[in-house]
Amino acid sequence: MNIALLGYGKMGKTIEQIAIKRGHNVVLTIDKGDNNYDITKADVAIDFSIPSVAFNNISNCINNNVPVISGTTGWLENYDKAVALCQEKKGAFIYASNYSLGVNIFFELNKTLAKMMSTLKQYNVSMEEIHHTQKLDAPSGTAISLANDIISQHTGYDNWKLDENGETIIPIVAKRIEDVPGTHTVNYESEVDSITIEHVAHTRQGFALGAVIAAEWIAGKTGVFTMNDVLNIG
Ligand SMILES: NC(=O)C1=CN([C@@H]2O[C@H](COP(=O)(O)OP(=O)(O)OC[C@H]3O[C@@H](n4cnc5c(N)ncnc54)[C@H](OP(=O)(O)O)[C@@H]3O)[C@@H](O)[C@H]2O)C=CC1
Ligand SMILES: O=C(O)C1=N[C@H](C(=O)O)C[C@H](O)C1
Repeated sequence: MNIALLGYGKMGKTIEQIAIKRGHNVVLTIDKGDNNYDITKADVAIDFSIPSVAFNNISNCINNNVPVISGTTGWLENYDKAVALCQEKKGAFIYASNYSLGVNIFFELNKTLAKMMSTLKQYNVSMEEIHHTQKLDAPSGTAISLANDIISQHTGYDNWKLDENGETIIPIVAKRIEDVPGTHTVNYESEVDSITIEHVAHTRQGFALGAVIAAEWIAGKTGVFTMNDVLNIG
């Protein structure tokens, strides 16, 4: 496949290595200031850019009939608009806050645990995410997905907040430590014990491999999909 990389930073470069190893060609690499490019050279585009440009990148692909995979976080206020555009143009689009297989299994574990904990009101949930110091958004997209999944399964919570507690609020702490690829922890605390589940990414390879697998999967399809469709889980 001919792949366009929209965002050629830490993730773009890791994806390039994996895509080439899997036999694909990287025909475009786009960064800040690269405005006049022909996206139709690509069979599929993979967007790992920055929050303020992700929606434009995605729209440009959909408007030009190029399937697009986005992993950029922090732009979700425009997600519904991207879905509507994709449906109108009969395009193909996947957004995932986290493309790694491990995190997608962790998402399922988190939902199952939240459902079980819903009847045990003596436990209070809290979350922590740790990322490298260059990260632009907080909390992470993955932390937001985990919190929304808890809310969907647990009757005791209806909102999440960064650094804020409250009866029905899931508090999220975001830490920034040099070189950490991504750690997510969900903790249930009672007076007598704690239950903690955690995913630790050791490198960016897992995110990148998942994004390339999603790009391979979407070829020839039409619609708005999630990683659950790609991995056939959930
Ligand atoms: N879903 C997932 O599995 C994962 C998601 N992410 C997310 O992916 C995104 C990128 O992460 P990462 O690679 O670490 O970040 P980087 O900052 O390393 O890379 C972002 C790149 O986007 C470039 N960029 C800036 N403006 C544009 C533009 N208009 N069009 C295209 N590219 C542009 C930047 O260029 P310049 O430096 O010149 O400004 C930079 O090279 C983040 O939102 C992060 O949260 C990260 C890992 C996994
Ligand atoms: O910015 C990152 O690095 C990461 N961002 C994603 C997020 O916000 O959840 C995924 C991963 O944790 C790495």
